Amino acid sequence: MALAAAGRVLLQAGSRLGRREVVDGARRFANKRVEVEADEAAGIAVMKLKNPPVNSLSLEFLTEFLISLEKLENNKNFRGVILTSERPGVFSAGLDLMEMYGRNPAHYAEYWRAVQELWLRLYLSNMILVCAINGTSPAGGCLMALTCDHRIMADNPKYTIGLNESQLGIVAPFWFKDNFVNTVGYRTAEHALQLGLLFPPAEALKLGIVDEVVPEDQVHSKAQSVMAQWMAIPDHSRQLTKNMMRKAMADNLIKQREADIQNFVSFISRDSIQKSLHTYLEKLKQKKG
Ligand SMILES: CCCC/C=C\CC(=O)SCCNC(=O)CCNC(=O)[C@H](O)C(C)(C)COP(=O)(O)OP(=O)(O)OC[C@H]1O[C@@H](n2cnc3c(N)ncnc32)[C@H](O)[C@@H]1OP(=O)(O)O
Repeated sequence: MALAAAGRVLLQAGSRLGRREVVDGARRFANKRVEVEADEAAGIAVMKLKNPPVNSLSLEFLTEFLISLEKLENNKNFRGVILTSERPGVFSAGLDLMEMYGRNPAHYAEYWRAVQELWLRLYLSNMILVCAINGTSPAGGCLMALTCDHRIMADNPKYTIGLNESQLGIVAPFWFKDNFVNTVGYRTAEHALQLGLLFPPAEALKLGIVDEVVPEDQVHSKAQSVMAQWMAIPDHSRQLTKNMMRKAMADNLIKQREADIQNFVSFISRDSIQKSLHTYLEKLKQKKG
């Protein structure tokens, strides 16, 4: 219920967004920050994250992404989605630090609800989600990938993936941790989360963070062929199996959703945490200069 209600709010918020065109028989609809190439006949859509410069998960991005996803979910012809970045090199820089720094408690609460919604919608999606990770993917970017049914990463040692929150002086919430533990196992997760490790593709593959590593120019074609394999499985049995595997973990967040928001707001509002974020943002700036 709570999930549906929050989704409706987001849908209303974005009802004025969006443009459509038809290209090569595939429908393309786009808002500012998400581009969707939707091939209704094939039942597959490619969702490209397009929030320059680094695809950070800002509140506006989250709103637009959720609206696009909901459009696909509501059209029963779509069975699979490939998630990728419009900007090769960066899949997503994770949560938008500017949404968590120097804002007021009401803003933090609104932002966190949208982050929860993103995770719940992706994690519980009935569609097949294949992630084509064509760039670096720290923290919230990694979480998005972890919600998918299959992850393919470009074989470029410059790209990394992982949950690096502790390096920023913040803590991955329990549902990030649960999703990670269920993917890589307890010991690997404990080690990687405490150190805030980011892994290049070969190591990410070894640990099971991603399922395949392929040459950079083959990420998209590989995603298409993996999708074809998954689509050969009857939807009802795949969906029931997915739900059986995932429902308990999602329910755990749903039942603690308001408390999780309050925890986030009080944690992120602390002076010490704001200071850590400030230091990290300064480091990012210095790296440039
Ligand atoms: C209780 C709290 C729980 C929170 C849970 C989850 C937390 C997160 O997801 S926190 C986000 C963690 N993300 C990161 O640590 C990534 C930080 N960014 C980078 O390492 C690099 O930007 C990246 C490797 C992704 C890309 O490198 P470049 O292509 O070289 O770009 P720049 O570093 O020059 O960045 C360009 C521009 O973008 C700003 N930026 C980068 N990341 C973010 C972000 N996550 N949020 C907001 N803004 C971000 C960066 O500061 C630059 O800004 P300008 O200096 O104004 O150009």
